[in-house]
Amino acid sequence: GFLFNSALNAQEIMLQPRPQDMKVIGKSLTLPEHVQLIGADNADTDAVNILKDLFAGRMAKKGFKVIIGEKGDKAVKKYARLVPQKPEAYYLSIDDKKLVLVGSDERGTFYGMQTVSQLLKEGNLPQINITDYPDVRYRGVVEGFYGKPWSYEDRVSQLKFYGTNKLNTYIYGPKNDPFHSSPNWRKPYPQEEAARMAELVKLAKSNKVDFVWAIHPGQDIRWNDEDRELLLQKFGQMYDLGIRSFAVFFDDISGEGTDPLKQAELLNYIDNQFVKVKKDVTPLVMCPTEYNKSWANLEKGYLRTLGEKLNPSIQIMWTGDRVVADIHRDGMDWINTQIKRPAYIWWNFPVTDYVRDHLLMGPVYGNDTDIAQTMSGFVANPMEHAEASKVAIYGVADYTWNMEKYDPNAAWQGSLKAIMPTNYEALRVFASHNSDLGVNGHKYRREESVIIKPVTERFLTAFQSESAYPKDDFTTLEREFKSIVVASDILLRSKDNDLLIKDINPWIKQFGLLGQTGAAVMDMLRDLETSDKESFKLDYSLVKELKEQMFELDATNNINPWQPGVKVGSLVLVPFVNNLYAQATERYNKQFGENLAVVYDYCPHTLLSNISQVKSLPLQLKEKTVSLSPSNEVIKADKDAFITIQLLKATKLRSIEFNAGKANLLQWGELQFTTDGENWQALACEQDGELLKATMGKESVKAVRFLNKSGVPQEFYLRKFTLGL
Ligand SMILES: CCCCCN1[C@H](CO)[C@@H](O)[C@@H](O)[C@@H]1CC(=O)NC
Repeated sequence: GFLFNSALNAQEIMLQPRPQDMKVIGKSLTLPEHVQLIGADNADTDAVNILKDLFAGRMAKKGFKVIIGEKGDKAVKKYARLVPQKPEAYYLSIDDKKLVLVGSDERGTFYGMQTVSQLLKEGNLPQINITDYPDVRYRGVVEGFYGKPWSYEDRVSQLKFYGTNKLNTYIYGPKNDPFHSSPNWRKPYPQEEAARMAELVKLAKSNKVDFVWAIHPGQDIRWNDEDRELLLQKFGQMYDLGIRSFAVFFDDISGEGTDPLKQAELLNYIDNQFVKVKKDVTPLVMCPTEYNKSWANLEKGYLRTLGEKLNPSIQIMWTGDRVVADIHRDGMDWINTQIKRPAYIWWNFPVTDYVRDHLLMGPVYGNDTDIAQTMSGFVANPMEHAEASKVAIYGVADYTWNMEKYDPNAAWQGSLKAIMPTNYEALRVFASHNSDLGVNGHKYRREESVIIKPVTERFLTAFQSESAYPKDDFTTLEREFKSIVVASDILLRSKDNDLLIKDINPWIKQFGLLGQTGAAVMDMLRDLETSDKESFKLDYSLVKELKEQMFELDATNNINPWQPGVKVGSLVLVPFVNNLYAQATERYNKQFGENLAVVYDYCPHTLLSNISQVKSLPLQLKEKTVSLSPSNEVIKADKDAFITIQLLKATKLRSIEFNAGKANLLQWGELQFTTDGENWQALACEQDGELLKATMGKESVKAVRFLNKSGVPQEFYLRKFTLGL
């Protein structure tokens, strides 16, 4: 007999992803002493393994019946009609006599077992009927970013995470893997790497994940038989390692490889001569060169050509209206018409290879929730920080399984617990203040510090208007900064997830410093209130010291040529702390007739440009330099195009450097400076390779600009634009 517990009701049962249909049918049960398995020998092995783990030590010839199998298995014959006729669906019923789990296929049974694992809490199971299936066919991750590819350990952890959260797709396509991209896509993996890949493929299989191996040949492929055969050979080698799913990426390339007719011919050839011949290979996936609407050239008809020529079974990837964009109904209708099939979404979030100094650990939000039928797949391009990316990946798992019922905040909270089961509150404090990208070339932004943001704005306004600031706001802010210090210390010592803490360690340390800095600024305000000059000066110098420590940590960690450094709380907390620090110092100087330096941290200099690709790039202020962060893309500069760095005030410069990736730069461009912001004069430069170095005069410079004075459009790369202060 069972000890019946209090009846749970449906909303108390928090399952993620949320099932399509769930009904509680009685009070919850304690786990039965003896369980009799029926159908286990025919049911999906991976599902049965989970079952045996869950009921370890309770197996018996007689007892509570657990009936498991796929549609068609004898053991579950009388329940088969209750399973939806869809891939990866399952029917689960638990009452006081039996547990019945029927999958429409092996994956369905496996996913049903994931749900049973979630339902089993402190030795109790609810009495419940669940009918469930995924909204989106292909769901998961494309490891498709520039930068350091994930490690083997990262990928092992990822594949298990996907199995638990019902994601069925992992596309292997790290841009910087030499055997994925040009020119060595033609070569087999070295023995050791091949062996690791084979292990990952096996692990993927036991977690019901398609391991899709992608090739990126477009930058140097020749449209001839030799390269075509080399590509098929490489696919054959990957097949021999166990790969049963393949993709061909033509993104981020230029030249001959961008020809849509040639691309379609090659892909159809692969489809007919390899995919269709092997019989156990999933539909081919391709990434087009025009992979977002802002790059589509309808006159050239690139997309229409693919839509017309590509075999219907070939999936075509799409990032949305722009390279980095949320996915909306109108955009889906547009692309699906162009390519004559439902697009397979490549969502460029939470990828940070264009904002490498930031972490994106906020909720997944912004995609429409009524578009499941318009897409064949939805995979997220993650950060090079694999564990930290799980926050967004968990959200994508919820979103793609049951789109209508997707709840961004519930998914976000669930992800934090999944990633750090014990210290998830500390992780929540950290993640809530590390979610925006900062200023970036794609102009894609996210909310950050949502709860405290209105308090900071209200408080700063009150403080500036000399009126007394609300006491409870003061307390709220002071608590927030202290909780940041506590959270940082807890995370640094947490044993929940070593991979995560190791990987984002600099950001956690920076976060702790930010908390200390904020708390010290609040102390400065208290000192003003009590007219305690000495304490104010102490707290002022403490803040100055902490900001220098943050500067130093930023300057010595995560160094890379694109966006070096370690940014935290960059949207709300850092500007707030800076502003309040400056205001409080000004208030002190006025109140006591002193002149402590008023210091702002964020970059007080300004970028001006009439080139759209450039004008929203962030200026980086380091100790002694102001520079424009380099960009991967080709910059198209019309005649009279300019890029100007304007300094807060005229300054004698140590150096001016400009690199446009072109040796003939001075034939069409000119580096100029102004002392007054009006009159410009050419800078005498020496050129060494593609790098322009100005010979410095004695003048104090107000601004420096690069100008296209050739009278015709020019193309160049923005490799470097740096002023030495
Ligand atoms: C000029 C755009 C460069 C690349 C754009 N995206 C990502 C964002 O940076 C990057 O990870 C790269 O792999 C990817 C290319 C892409 O979006 N393909 C569909």
